[in-house]
Order: sequence, then structure tokens, then C-alpha cells
Amino acid sequence: GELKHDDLVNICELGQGNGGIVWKYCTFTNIDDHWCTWCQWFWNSLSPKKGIYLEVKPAVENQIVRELKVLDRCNSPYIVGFYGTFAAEGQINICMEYMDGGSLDLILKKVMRIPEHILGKITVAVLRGLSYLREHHRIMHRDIKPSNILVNHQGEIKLCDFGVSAQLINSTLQTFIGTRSYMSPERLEGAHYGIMSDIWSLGLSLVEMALGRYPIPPPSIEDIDRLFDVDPYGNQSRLEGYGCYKVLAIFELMEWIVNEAPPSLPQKHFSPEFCDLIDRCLKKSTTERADLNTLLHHPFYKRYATESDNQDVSLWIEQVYQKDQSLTNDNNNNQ
Ligand SMILES: Nc1ncnc2c1ncn2[C@@H]1O[C@H](COP(=O)(O)OP(=O)(O)OP(=O)(O)O)[C@@H](O)[C@H]1O
Ligand SMILES: NCCNc1nnc(-c2ccc(F)c(F)c2Nc2ccc(I)cc2F)o1
Ligand SMILES: [Mg+2]
Repeated sequence: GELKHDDLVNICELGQGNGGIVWKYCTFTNIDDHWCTWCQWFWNSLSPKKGIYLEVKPAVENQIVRELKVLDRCNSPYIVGFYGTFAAEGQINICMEYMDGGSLDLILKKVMRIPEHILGKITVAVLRGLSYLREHHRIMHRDIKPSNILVNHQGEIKLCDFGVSAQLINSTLQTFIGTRSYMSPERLEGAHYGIMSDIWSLGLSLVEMALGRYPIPPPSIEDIDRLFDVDPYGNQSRLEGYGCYKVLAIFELMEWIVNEAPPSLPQKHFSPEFCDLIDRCLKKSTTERADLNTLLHHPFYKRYATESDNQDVSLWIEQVYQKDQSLTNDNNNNQ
């Protein structure tokens, strides 16, 4: 049925994005249904609510809500579930499936870097999600990056925050790039861009997750070797691992992406297939860059496409949260 603001109860804040806040919410269907004793909310209808602030006329707001209804028909194992949308107090609210493993940017903060076999499964999920959006809805994602790739404890990997509503895209500050850019050179230059731009963003996100840091400006070989000297759960602080790591301002960064050579993976620490896939995703020229179909036949994709279960991802997520929990306990005990 139609979702309304007062159906929702706020649980906690999941995280703050550049354009809005994501709250963990649940809905009451009717309040005498089974309740959890310790948490006083309806257990199996937990879902985050994303509020996107908009200053638009009601007519535009209605158009956005209408366009977002397409999400009702976005059904794929690689796309985050959608529960409904409504406008309230100048905000567009989007209720979606809760992914209890969070986004890959949060995961990356907990571990030094993500191992290649997990990155293989992530690659399979993103490429299948992009394929689904293109084949069934003729849309590209437009915002592929670690924070828009979500995981859960079942080991599922799904995409969210894709540009399903043209009017919402026009109304939000698309010019606002946030701290770091996953945008392709052609998009940064203001040229026409399409699905090939998502492929670049995937490549850049995979390099960041493989090395454990945003890969522009590219780390030196020494920096990378130093990175790999510590185990992935080592307490080594991130910056120590990168020597003279210099954070570029957003415009320096955009100039670097447009003018300098793209980042790549060191053959020393990654398989030749993974290095090749990254090189093909990060070609600066869209004519040289691999397209979706090429990648769906790439050896790196094929190596992980056959494994149908999510068991290995599920086990790894458990590990990440256990390690994280033990570190938290240690810190609490030491205080
Ligand atoms: N469906 C979800 N399940 C669980 N956590 C979520 C879900 N959607 C978003 N989050 C969390 O909320 C945080 C904020 O999301 P949001 O999309 O607003 O910002 P972002 O993707 O981090 O950055 P940006 O605003 O630049 O897109 C994310 O980093 C993610 O960890
Ligand atoms: N922090 C604010 C900036 N980030 C952002 N978050 N969501 C979007 C978004 C943009 C365009 C669009 F059409 C959507 F449906 C969008 N949202 C969206 C799409 C699919 C699902 I499933 C869930 C969503 F929130 O942009
Ligand atoms: Mg997001």
C-alpha cells in the first residue's frame, strides 16, 4: 500500500551522505503483530529510509515520485530492494532493503584492503547489476563507487543509488562531486557519457578496494610494497602505509584524472587476469575501454561467475565484523 511518513519509526542513523542522511527505519504494519522484546519494533520489516533534500516545486516533486515508482519493477539479485517512496517536508524519501553488511567504503575502513577473490565476486555482482539495469530498464548507474555497493551477511552484493529518475538527477546537485571523484575523464570534461563511464568508475573502485586507498595520485611501487608488508587486519595506520601520501584537492584530482595516466594494479600482488581487467576498465579513451559485453566474457569475470553460492563472501563478512568487534572489545578493555 501507499507508504506514508507516519508509518515509519526511526531506529538509528546509518550514515551521512553528501546530499542526505540515511536512517535505519522500520514500518509498523499493525502494532499487535509479533514484536521483538528487546527492540520494540517489528522485526522483519526493518528498512533504511533515505531522505534527499530538494527545493523543487510540487509538480517536479510529483514527477520524481512517479519516476521513482519504476524501482518497484527493479527486481534483481544484484539490485537493492525497494519498499516505496514518498515526498514529505521538501524531501524525497526512498525506503529500501536494509543491507546489514553496510557499504564497501565502510568495510574498507575496517580492513586494510579487500582480497582479490572477494573483489572477483564484487566484479561479477556489479557487472550483472549494470547489465540488468541496461537490459531491463535502459539506464546506466551514474554513481558507481564503494559506498553504493552494499553487502549483507548472506554474502549478497547489490547496487543502489542508480539514476532511475531523470528528474531527480536534474534536481540534485549533480555538479556536487563530494571529496573524491569516481567520474570518468569524458564525464569530467563535460563530454557525452554513458555506460562506459560506469565501467571506469567500477575500475577505479576496484583498484581502491584492492590497494586500500583512493588510487589517485597513484601510489609508488615502494608505497605498494609497504602496504603489502602488513597483514590485512594489521593495526598499521593507513597513512603510515603510504609514505608521502598527498591528498589532492578536488580540482587537482579532476585534472589528474583527465591529464595523467590512469592507475593500474601491480602484477606482483595481483593475478594477470585481474590486472588486465583493470587496465581495460581504466582506458581513458572510451573507444579503447572495454564495454559491458567484453567484460562479461573476460577471464577474470569467468573465474568467479561460475561460483553460484555466496558462501565465501558471507564467511568473509563474518570475519570482518568479528575482527572489528574484537578490536572494539580490546580498545574498551584497554581504557
Ligand atoms: N540500503 C542500505 N542498507 C544499509 N546501509 C545503507 C543503505 N543505503 C545507504 N546505507 C549507508 O548510508 C550511508 C550514506 O548513504 P548515501 O547514499 O546518502 O551517501 P553515500 O553513498 O555514502 O555518499 P553520496 O551522498 O556521495 O552518494 C552509506 O555510506 C551506507 O553505508
Ligand atoms: N546522498 C545523496 C546522493 N546520493 C544518492 N542517493 N540516492 C541517489 C539517487 C539519485 C538518482 C535517482 F534516480 C535515485 F533513485 C537515487 N536513489 C536511489 C536509487 C535506487 C535505490 I534501490 C535507492 C535509492 F536511494 O543519489
Ligand atoms: Mg549512496
